[in-house]
Amino acid sequence: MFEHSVKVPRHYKIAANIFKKVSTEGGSVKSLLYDDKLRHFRTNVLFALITETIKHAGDIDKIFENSKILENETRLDPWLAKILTAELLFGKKALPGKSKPEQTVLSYKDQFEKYISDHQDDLKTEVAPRPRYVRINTNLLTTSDAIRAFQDEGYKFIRCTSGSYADYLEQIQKLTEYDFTQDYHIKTIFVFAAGTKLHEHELYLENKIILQDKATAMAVHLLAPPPGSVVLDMCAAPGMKTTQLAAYMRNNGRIFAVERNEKRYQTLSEFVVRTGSTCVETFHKDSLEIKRGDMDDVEYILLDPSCSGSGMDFCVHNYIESTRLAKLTSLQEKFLKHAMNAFPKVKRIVYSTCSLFPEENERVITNVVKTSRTKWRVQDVKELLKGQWNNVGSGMYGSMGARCMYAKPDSDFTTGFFLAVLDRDPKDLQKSLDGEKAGKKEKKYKVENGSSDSELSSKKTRDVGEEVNGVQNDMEVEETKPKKKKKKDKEANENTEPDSTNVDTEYSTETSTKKKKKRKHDEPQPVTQIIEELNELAVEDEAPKKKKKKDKKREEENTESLVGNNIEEDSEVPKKKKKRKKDLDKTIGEETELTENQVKKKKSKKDDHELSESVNTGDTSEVSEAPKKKKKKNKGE
Ligand SMILES: C[S@@+](CC[C@H](N)C(=O)[O-])C[C@H]1O[C@@H](n2cnc3c(N)ncnc32)[C@H](O)[C@@H]1O
Repeated sequence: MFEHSVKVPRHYKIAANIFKKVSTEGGSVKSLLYDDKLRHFRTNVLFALITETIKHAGDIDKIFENSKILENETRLDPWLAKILTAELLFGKKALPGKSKPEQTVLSYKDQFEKYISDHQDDLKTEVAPRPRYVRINTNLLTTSDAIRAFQDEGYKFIRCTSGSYADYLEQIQKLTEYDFTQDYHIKTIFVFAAGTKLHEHELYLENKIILQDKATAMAVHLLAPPPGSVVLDMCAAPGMKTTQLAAYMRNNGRIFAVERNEKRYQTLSEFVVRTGSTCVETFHKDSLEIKRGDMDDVEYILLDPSCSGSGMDFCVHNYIESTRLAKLTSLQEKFLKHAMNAFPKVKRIVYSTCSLFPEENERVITNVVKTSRTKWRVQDVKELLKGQWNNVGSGMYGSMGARCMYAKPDSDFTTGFFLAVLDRDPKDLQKSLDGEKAGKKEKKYKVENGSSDSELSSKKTRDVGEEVNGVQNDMEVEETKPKKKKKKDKEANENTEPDSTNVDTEYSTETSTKKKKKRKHDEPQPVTQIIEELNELAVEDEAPKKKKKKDKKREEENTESLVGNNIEEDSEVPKKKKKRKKDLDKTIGEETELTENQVKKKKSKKDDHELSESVNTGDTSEVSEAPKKKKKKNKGE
């Protein structure tokens, strides 16, 4: 019997609120959990409960539909009911309290269980757990040193990247505890078996390894700014991709990392320092307010705007309120327009979201590219990845969508992610650059010839005004060009640009591939070429010249090719390695008493880890649990 005075345990109420918020408004469970007001709660328990509910949300819907619980119990809050049901059926398998909602859900227990046993085949099979992805922060650690460090701990390095992407995907599913490999596309990303716990690893605490999902890392991989570039990260916090960019460019060049939210800006700034990302300059401001003249040298833009997050946290977002979706997409379009039009030298933009809703993805791309005054080509990502990718966008908003890529939890074993690569039409870029030069020359001419300040400032004001309206008008800039210069430019263009096709809104690359020509300085370097060069460098890292004989032997012992081998057959190896790890632990244990304490500590923190492991949200989550804080926590303990 329930008692009127008994309240629903508070953690169930909070879990229900967060579950509702994530489901209807978007955002990630972790970011809502780390909300200041909730800091005093055991976030690990809440996180487990919410993710468990999300994981089984589809099943719970069916169970509810069948039992008609929500129709019968009109006063029962549906979000709370789902949390309680998840706890009852898939979590602790009990509800401790005597509150009315708990007792109501309990009264349906038999019906629920009967439905489950009758419909086992219909109920959703769980998505395979994702591997643990680790990005090596090559600003602080080479990939070869990282491989050696893990091997020294008893992990076995397995090569499985020489076949196709499909082979690789098959093989990473077979990784067992203490195996690791390099990612197929990004050699500075290592892949460990799902559930590998690295939150307390020394390299993680030292920011030498970053726990970042592979899919999110593809944005930087495909933006591919060569070292020395000027890059703008328009929505930067917590800084996963910013710091990846810095490592990618070998800290050579300039990265402007802009973040509007103050708290997140602080996280970003700290993360940038801790990761040794010295070429990054952080800005606490609204990206949409960056005006022409502020960052004119920007050549590459990473645009990873706020989104519904429907690719994260399993698949909670079966739906989203249409008003919220409309707001999000309108902002996303605004961002993209701004990126395309406010930076005269920009030649490549990567637009990405961790959403699986085409409205935030293919539709944004199609709408903006089609109506943009500057001319852009949506690159075929599958082609850039030489066919070694599975999921592409849909054609529901036009052919551009199919050139974008999706990463999907069930087939790529990553977080859900969308990405589009946009390259500026070289002619359009040249026109913009000429306009810039001419503008500068004219200003200089006017100053030298005593033209009044007000004339100059009125020109400036016009530019700014245009940008505030979201679109910067290149044609007007061109009008300021002296006529003679125009003719000269035309001749120059004719000499340097055989690609004189009639470009429509979306320019054609067909001709540019047919008439293969020497790449001009201002054109973006082909992504594939840059990726190959950088991957070669990463591979070179693996083979340091002064390789000690001992190291070599050890590496041979711990390295095995998976291609053509069935790793399951290698049943002895994990055992051996586990023993090695045990021996290693023993040695450390003999050396210091502290280790024993640490072991206890680890045990007590088990919950914590399981939480972090159960969802790899890639971006925000792993930074918000900043290693710095962890260190502090460790000290406190
Ligand atoms: C999806 S997150 C970015 C994740 C980040 N790229 C990473 O890899 O760690 C979007 C970020 O954009 C920020 N943001 C939203 N609107 C902004 C604006 N107008 N200007 C700058 N930052 C903005 C949000 O506060 C949020 O931190």
